[in-house]
Amino acid sequence: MPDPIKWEDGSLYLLDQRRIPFEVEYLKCTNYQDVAEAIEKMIVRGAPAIGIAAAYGIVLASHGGLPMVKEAVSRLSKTRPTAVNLFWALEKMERAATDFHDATAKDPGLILKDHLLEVAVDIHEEERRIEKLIALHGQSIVPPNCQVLTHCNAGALATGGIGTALGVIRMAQKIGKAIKVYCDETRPLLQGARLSSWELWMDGLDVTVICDDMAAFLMKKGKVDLVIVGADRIASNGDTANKIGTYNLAVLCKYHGIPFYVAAPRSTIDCSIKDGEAVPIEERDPDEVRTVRGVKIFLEDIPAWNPAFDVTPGDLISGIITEAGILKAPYRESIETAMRIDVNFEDAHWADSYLKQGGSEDGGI
Ligand SMILES: CSC[C@@H](O)[C@@H](O)C(=O)COP(=O)(O)O
Repeated sequence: MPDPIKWEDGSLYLLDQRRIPFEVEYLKCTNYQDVAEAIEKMIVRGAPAIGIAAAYGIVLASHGGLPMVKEAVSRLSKTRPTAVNLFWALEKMERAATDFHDATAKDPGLILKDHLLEVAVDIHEEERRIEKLIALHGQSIVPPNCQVLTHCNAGALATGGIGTALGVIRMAQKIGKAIKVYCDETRPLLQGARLSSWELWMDGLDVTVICDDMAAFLMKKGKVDLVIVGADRIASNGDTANKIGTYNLAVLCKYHGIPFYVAAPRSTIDCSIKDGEAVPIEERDPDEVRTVRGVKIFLEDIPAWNPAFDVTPGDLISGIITEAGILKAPYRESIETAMRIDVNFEDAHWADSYLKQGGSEDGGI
């Protein structure tokens, strides 16, 4: 599985996710403007991955000292509004640069760069460890024989680790559960059909792609025991913004009595907002709806609407799987408690041993 984000010889390399699965190509970013454009064009995408890429983008601005770091933070924070991980990572990087600047009294250049690179690598490495814990915690909700439906791509491509929702699924397979995965295609940009199915297929999972409008019938046929999705921003009451179409699935799950889980790191939780109404929902170019992989499917003169995310109310969510455990309703309380927990990363070693079983050196990821 190619790494979606690589730092090599002072440059950032981003796997161009628009071309996956047909071409595997990297874009080289040498300045923060390149990174900002890559996030906007969704060359890199997925909430944690956007945050990690932005952190490296700040490293690329460090040669200009604190003023350029601030300029980069401002530019990168205007790229995509919904995933809170972006703002979380930028805040961390800006604070690191400011503290460093205060401590070394105006000493820009290489040394600041080394310091910021360490912070960005830490963000990246910590995300990997967090996802292993999410995968372990998630096992308690995956039955031994499980037909699971997922939406969009909350996998390795979206995170730089093993993935959140797909991390739980991968781990289930590694510990010997019989897993059958359905991926919603996820119009308009087809992250489910192009990215999730590719990742899981390469890992040897039993995976089937369905069109978004087939989910209800699949559930009615008894072919879905569980739905797991990722998240872009979770409000303090558990309302969850994720890829457009997630809300549809949650409503369908309620009707069919199927558990609906969200898997996400705590960096996706935005305690500053009381509910989902406050989540800024990105609206993208209507041409993404008018076309499929560049081919027009209806007349340009006809209007199209393209909200990239929707919000699933917390009361439709069976649980939120985080590195601090599975949070249950009432979410205000469970989220508040989870945010205070000091997580023991030693447990991530258990995940390593499972992930290595039957896989390659890196656990098949
Ligand atoms: C672990 S990634 C979680 C979410 O970011 C993912 O489900 C999603 O909605 C991605 O949207 P995208 O528009 O492809 O960046």
